Amino acid sequence: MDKEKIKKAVRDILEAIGEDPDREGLIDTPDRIARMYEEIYGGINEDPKKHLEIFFQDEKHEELVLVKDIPFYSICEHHLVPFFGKAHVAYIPKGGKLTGLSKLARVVETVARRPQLQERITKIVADALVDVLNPYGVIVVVEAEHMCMTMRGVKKPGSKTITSAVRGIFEKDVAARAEVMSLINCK
Ligand SMILES: Nc1nc2c(ncn2[C@@H]2O[C@H](COP(=O)(O)OP(=O)(O)OP(=O)(O)O)[C@@H](O)[C@H]2O)c(=O)[nH]1
Ligand SMILES: [Zn+2]
Repeated sequence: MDKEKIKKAVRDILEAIGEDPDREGLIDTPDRIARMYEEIYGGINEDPKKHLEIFFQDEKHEELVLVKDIPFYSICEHHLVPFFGKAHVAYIPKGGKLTGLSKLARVVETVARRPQLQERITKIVADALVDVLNPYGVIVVVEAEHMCMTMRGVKKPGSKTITSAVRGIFEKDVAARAEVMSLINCK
């Protein structure tokens, strides 16, 4: 990441909105933002699939695995303000291709740390699991609140957007899909 370019751009924006970038409270802001961007945009050149390469082939578990309530923070690509919420990732492993539970959360994190659309996060996470683990099925559900809909624009605080991506057997097996959805919804 080009930190010097970010610092200059932030300084330019502060000036453009009529602020004094040299006043005490703002003098270090360009540098702070450059460091923050390395963190919150750290997923831009990362392949989320890399997290899934660790399998536990010995376990012959071919039943549902669901990690739910994975918190995430992302940045809306239209307004560059945060949207955040929870992701739920479920899959049915095939041929013993189990991945570490934390790796599912790592996939979500990598994909979220980019200027994003909620739909795209949902799709990329689901497709990463399909590509690497080749499971019987995958369901990814993402629920989020978008600051661009709460602090500005239409101003609807509390509204939630829910997106889902369904792959493999869950596409046809309505009962299996409903079971996962009810597990996601049970508190
Ligand atoms: N589909 C989708 N839309 C999003 C997401 N994040 C933000 N948006 C929407 O992107 C749209 C951008 O619309 P524009 O009309 O170009 O921008 P705008 O004039 O700021 O729109 P308003 O937010 O309605 O004031 C808005 O409707 C946002 O709510 C997302 O993750 N997925
Ligand atoms: Zn937005």
